[in-house]
Amino acid sequence: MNNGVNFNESWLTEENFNLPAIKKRAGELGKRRSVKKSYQAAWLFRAVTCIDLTTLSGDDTRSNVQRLCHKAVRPVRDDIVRYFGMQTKGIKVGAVCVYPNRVAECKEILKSLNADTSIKIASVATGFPAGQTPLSCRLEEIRRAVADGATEIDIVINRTYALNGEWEKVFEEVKEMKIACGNAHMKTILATGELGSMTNIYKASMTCMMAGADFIKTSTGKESVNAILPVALVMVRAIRHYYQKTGIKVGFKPAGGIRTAKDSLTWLSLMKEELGDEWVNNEMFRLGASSLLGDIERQLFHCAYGRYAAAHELALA
Ligand SMILES: O=C[C@H](O)COP(=O)(O)O
Repeated sequence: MNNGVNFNESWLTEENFNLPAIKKRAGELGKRRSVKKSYQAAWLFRAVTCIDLTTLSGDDTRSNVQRLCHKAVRPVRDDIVRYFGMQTKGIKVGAVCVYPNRVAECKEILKSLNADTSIKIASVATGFPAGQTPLSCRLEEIRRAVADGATEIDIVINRTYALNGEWEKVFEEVKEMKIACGNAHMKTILATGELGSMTNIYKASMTCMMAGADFIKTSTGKESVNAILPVALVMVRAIRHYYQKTGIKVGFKPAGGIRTAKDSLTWLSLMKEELGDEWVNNEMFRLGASSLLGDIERQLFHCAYGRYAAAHELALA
């Protein structure tokens, strides 16, 4: 857990960004030849355990939350898990991620499935996705989600303050949100697609970590540009700098538009190459995604059986 540090404006201004170099590096990551065969399956299973399995829709009901929880507990078909000898590894997703109104039923459903507590219940809060409600309402939303059973809270930062360059105000709000989270882990969503520049993305990352973010997260999934690699490179660089300054490890969560197994491998390799093996697990890395798991399960089926599954063979995907 990151308890944060005092606001230090000088930490925001130490970095310069060479945009062409960042884009070149991001391009290399995306085009890399992917790992093959059993190594690929192992990495895909790792990706599964890092997923925040998400539903964030206006038409969410108990029935799709129920389905989400079933998938969270048993994300990959048993025969595929057995084929790779993973049946004793307890393969589950990292968390389910829902709106605050759905937290209580998530808790109840996971309990009814005898899910162990390693599946976290994450809830977006603070006027997600825009954050345009009074601070008192945003803080109350966090407290209620935690009271209902959320063990992780994904907050959104105040983009108005960020775009005005009022970083200390961003810091103060996020700090209050951290207090409202209590023992729940706090992920801070930067909504990078709305921040305007790499410099702002770096400053927002650093400000949130100083204020106590346990994870920094790219996007809500509702912006027009969501999780992209160049932005991720800037954010993980901020994580590395914060670690060098404080000795505190903060996690990273790309979210929004991550749909394919190949994407998930690219994100994992970014973590491994930029931050090292200690960041390639679900304590330090999550993939926020509503429709990624199906493609990973399809690829694992292919790794196991050498053909793609017919739709009826992965009915819950
Ligand atoms: O936090 C997670 C995102 O809202 C998921 O976005 P997605 O639906 O594009 O996967």
